[in-house]
Amino acid sequence: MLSSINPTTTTAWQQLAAHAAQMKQVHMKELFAADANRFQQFNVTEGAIIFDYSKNIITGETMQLLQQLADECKVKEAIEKMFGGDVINHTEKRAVLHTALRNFSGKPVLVDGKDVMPDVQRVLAQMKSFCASIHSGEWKGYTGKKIKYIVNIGIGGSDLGPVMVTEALKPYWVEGIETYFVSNVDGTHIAETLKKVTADETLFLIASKTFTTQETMTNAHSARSWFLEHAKDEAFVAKHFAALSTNEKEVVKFGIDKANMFEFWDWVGGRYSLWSAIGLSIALTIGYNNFEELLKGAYAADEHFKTAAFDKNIPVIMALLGTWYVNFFDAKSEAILPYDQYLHRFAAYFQQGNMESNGKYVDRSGNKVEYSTGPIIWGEPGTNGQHSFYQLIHQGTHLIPADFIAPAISHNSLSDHHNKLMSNFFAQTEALMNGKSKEEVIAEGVKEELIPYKVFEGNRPTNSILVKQITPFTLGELVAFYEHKIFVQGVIWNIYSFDQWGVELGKQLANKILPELESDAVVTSHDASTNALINQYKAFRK
Ligand SMILES: O=P(O)(O)OC[C@H]1O[C@H](O)[C@H](O)[C@@H](O)[C@@H]1O
Repeated sequence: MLSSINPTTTTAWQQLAAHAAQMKQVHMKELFAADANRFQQFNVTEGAIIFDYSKNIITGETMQLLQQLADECKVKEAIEKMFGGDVINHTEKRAVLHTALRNFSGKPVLVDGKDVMPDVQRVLAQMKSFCASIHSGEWKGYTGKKIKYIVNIGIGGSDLGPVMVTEALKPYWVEGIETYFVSNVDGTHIAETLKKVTADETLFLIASKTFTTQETMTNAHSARSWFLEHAKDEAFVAKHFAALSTNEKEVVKFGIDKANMFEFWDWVGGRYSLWSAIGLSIALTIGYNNFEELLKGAYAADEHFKTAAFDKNIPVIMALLGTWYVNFFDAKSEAILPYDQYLHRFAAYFQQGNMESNGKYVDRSGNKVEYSTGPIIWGEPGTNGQHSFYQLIHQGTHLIPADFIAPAISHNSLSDHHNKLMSNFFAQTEALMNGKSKEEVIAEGVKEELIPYKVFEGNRPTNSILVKQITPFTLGELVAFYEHKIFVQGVIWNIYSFDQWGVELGKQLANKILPELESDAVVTSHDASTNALINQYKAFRK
């Protein structure tokens, strides 16, 4: 269990508040001018990843106070508790051990005194041999053909991670395999997907930790009916459906053979589950060895997170910088801006990662917090964002700390595309930091009345994450860094990052409304707005 410490009661918080008042008078441009070694002081290089955080509104004192905050909030102890299998997901009474899924140390990981590693390794071996039989063609569909299409049916954590990773690693796709993801209960999603595949060459992966999620079960039943329309024989389901779940009872009830179930456990949170059996779609798409590389990258990040001192610890620094802006500069959001088209779902993935983990107002003592917690996460790949929302980042009234992520080596070395892309990557953080002064605008000969519009204040904070190349290993590291950032922030904000009670109310009400939509009776059980909307909906459909 994690202790409950209100961060605002720490000495560091009080000092940071006073320090922030001073730092609001400082421009980063002056900090760079005053210190030629600023980059050296504020970057961490870990393998093929450079994390440059020098373009932040910070000094050595800021970082030292933020680290003190982490100490006073017992971040070190919390890290040990998480890796040690402590029940830190208190409201669900669960350990939080996605790190065990990528534990290559050879050391045991205990939950309730039992080593979970043999089970982890057993499922990994099952995934490996399954991938081999699908890829070799040994596993045949009901007409004797090889599996060509993988359709993963899942939502939230059972969808976003595999989608993000398979997109990010498209250059590694196994030849002859095409993968699709169906998540939305909107029938359009499955209907459009089924147009692209053939029943006798498709493997459906029903991915659901609970195996009760309405959207997933509805899509799974529709996929099954569609499959049987073609295959005509229930016996063929076994060759075309597999389940990725913690809930064996529900899997069997659905009609999936136990032999086709890939298990994981309640100590794997949905939004941290891409490393588990939920990653089967990834392994089938990029090959098991590449999936293992992804795990190894995450393991390297875990080791870094566990062992690096806080002033050299990438996830800890990311977390502290985020906290600095949320709590002392009133930043409401953070942008994740990958300069890599393959990373186009990276921000969407971490919307769930961050916002479902830290979008909470009740602290670990059950009280309402009186400070801000998790920010709104958003982002799109550069340079598309530049032609869309960067105006607001440069000249808007909100402070938006942004992470810029880019690979030095592209998987597609087309003429000068990559240098053009990267010139934008470098230019944007420089522009956001320096801005453009009135004097500079005047020197450009700009007409008097346009001068205010052409001035950029600058002083907009960014992190630059420059990696050599997006490989399975590097991606694994990157994702794990962000996961640990979220964890550290949750510890500091004194909230429970691994539950998600806030998603329940809407589900409950939807279950109540569904039968009302199916009956002819006029609905009167809600407020005036909801009643009117439901009744009009029914009228439209008559
Ligand atoms: O994997 P499942 O049990 O189907 O859950 C899928 C998703 O739905 C829930 O509503 C949770 O908010 C998510 O954290 C979860 O990832």
